[in-house]
Amino acid sequence: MPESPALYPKLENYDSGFLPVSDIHTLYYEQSGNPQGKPVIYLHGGPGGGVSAHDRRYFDPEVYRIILLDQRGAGKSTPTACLEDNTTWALVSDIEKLREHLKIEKWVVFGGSWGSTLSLVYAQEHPDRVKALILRGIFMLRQSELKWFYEHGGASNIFPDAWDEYVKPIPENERHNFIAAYHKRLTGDNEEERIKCAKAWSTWECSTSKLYVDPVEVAKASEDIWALAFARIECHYFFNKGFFKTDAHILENVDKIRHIPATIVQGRYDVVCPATSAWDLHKVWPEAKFEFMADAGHSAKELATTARLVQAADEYKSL
Ligand SMILES: CNCC(=O)c1nnc(C(C)(C)C)o1
Repeated sequence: MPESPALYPKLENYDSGFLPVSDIHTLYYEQSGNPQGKPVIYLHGGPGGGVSAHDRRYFDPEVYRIILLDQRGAGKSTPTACLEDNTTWALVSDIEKLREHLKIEKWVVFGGSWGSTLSLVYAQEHPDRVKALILRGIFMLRQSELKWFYEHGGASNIFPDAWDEYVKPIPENERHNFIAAYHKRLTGDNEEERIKCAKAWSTWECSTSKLYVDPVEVAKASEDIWALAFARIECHYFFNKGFFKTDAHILENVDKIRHIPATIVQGRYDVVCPATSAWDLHKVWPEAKFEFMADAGHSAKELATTARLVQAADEYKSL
């Protein structure tokens, strides 16, 4: 797959560390770019997806102090794939703990998919700590969004071939509620069953995230450790409805962030987090810059999406 020419060059981190945030969880974070630069935090998707060196490259390293964080149970954070004390609200608290640990007053917040969910919730809880928001592939964890992608009748109509693989681990009599059926197995005692289901769940998502299936992305879903963290943590959050009290929590609290500079970038043909969520957010938040990318699916690695995300980060250099 061609790499976007818009990305800044590959770079190494100049710092990394592990931050204990509870009796159970310790989080991996790293810093790259300019140590005296303008702070930006990158919030990965999933939840459970983890960060990679690629994620440093949306930001001008001369200007930005780039901070990547593996959320609870994801990536290098420990314990891997741990669901205990792993909730949206704990992650919001972790981001604040990391900000204080790094002695940062305010930062740009960047997130796609679940990362957009967490970015929005963090900003609504701590608006005074957010200089700007850069959001991609809007996901607000509403029941309609989960139904579209994880139950039959939505994305299954666009990728019927991949869907047939996704349903295989689940017996016919449980296929009326895939999230519950997968949750039972992903949190069960049978390790072989856990790994089989983790790979099927992760392959479904990785096979549908780009207009042209990216074999590198799909291959990730066959790595036991990554697949288990991604599938277990995602399914845990979805089974618990994002730990929100109401289905439209983010939309109901948008007034808390309407003053914050923001850019929303949405793939027109995003099958994982369809455009309707981004459009719903745009209609209640007209102040945020909004753009559909005509030739893009869900992934931030779609060429047009990457270019627009880098452009947004460049635009916020002056803040
Ligand atoms: C609703 N979950 C989608 C999500 O947040 C996500 N993060 N990474 C991915 C891929 C690995 C499939 C690109 O999806």
